[in-house]
Amino acid sequence: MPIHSAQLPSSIVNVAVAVIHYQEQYLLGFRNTAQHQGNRYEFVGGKIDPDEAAIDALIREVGEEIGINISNNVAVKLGRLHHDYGDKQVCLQVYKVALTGLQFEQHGHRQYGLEGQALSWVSKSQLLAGDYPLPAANQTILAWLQLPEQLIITYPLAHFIENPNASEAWLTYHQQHLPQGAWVYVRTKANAIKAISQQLEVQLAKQLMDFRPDIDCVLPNNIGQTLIASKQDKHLSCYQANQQLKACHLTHTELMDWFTGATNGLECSQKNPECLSADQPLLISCHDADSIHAANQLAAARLQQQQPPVIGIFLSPVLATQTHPNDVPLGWDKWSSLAQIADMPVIALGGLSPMMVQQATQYGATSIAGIRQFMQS
Ligand SMILES: Nc1nc2c([nH]c(=O)n2[C@H]2C[C@H](O)[C@@H](COP(=O)(O)OP(=O)(O)OP(=O)(O)O)O2)c(=O)[nH]1
Repeated sequence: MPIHSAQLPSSIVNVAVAVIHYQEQYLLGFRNTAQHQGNRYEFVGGKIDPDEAAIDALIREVGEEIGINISNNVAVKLGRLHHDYGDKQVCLQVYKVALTGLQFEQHGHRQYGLEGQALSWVSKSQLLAGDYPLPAANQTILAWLQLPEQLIITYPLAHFIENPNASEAWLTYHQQHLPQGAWVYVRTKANAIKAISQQLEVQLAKQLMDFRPDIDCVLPNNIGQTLIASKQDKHLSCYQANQQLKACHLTHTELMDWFTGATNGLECSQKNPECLSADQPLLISCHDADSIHAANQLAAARLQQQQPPVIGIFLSPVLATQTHPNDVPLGWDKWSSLAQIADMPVIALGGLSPMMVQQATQYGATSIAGIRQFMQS
């Protein structure tokens, strides 16, 4: 069972884990029977020596185990997680490493690693489908890997307010302009328009999911919870509720309310965990170090309670945006140093275009997101 960082005993084993891939093929080793968590597949990795940086351990372990020098590859931190196996407690520091074509050509055919362990290249879909049994702690890593490289956020309803029927215009626009198969954070911000009820927000999300069964959705926490509760609703099949809804979203304010709420008597607080979806993974918006620490705490609490994990945070704004002209952008350097303290994948947001995905990766982003520049013309 995963444990909270405050309760970590000193005997915890720190492990650097490399999720090595070439395009959609992922490398797995096989742990032999004698090893802890033996007879299971694993990502390449091993113990971090005392006083060794996690990234140095990663490079060393990959070199020792499979003979690939990744010191010039970009290693994007996916996250950090604690897990108690009962007989051993581990803290996994997980990085995603994309091999170059040349590296894959040189090493991709090898069936055994330098320590005699069997190696397999498996497709991402097989890996995520659970076709290869991994240690229990790796379930969270698989959930992190579900996040796509790009996410798209819907325009708020207010964007269509000049229109005689704003909700219809919102729906028609997104029906036509969301890219095929996209992960979409469906955000209407309807509560900003007083006359519009939460019921309409739920209705719009349902209708969009109905019209576009190809898209995967992230819904605001309250909307997602309402939808799950109304799974029997004839307007939304169980299939859609289960398959299309990938995560519930918490705003920065909701996160901080949850974090500080216990002292302020708020309904959604750490003392009232039911206020957050216990059925769905979470995606959280953060803008600063305090909120990232709160997100880390929430992620640890959910692991401890064996609830679906926090699969990522949106960290914004990277650059100036048209939609939030008064917000001071973080800039890439500040953004990057904040991203390092997150215990989960970090999605770059704010003033970005899909062309900037490689640049974002260099600064530590696992994914990028946006509105206008991510829509299809
Ligand atoms: N390498 C690796 N270890 C993992 C993964 N998931 C997971 O829970 N672990 C755990 C299993 C082990 O307890 C620990 C890895 O340490 P290790 O690979 O150095 O362990 P080991 O048993 O081979 O080490 P040793 O004591 O024989 O030196 O982390 C994973 O995906 N890759």
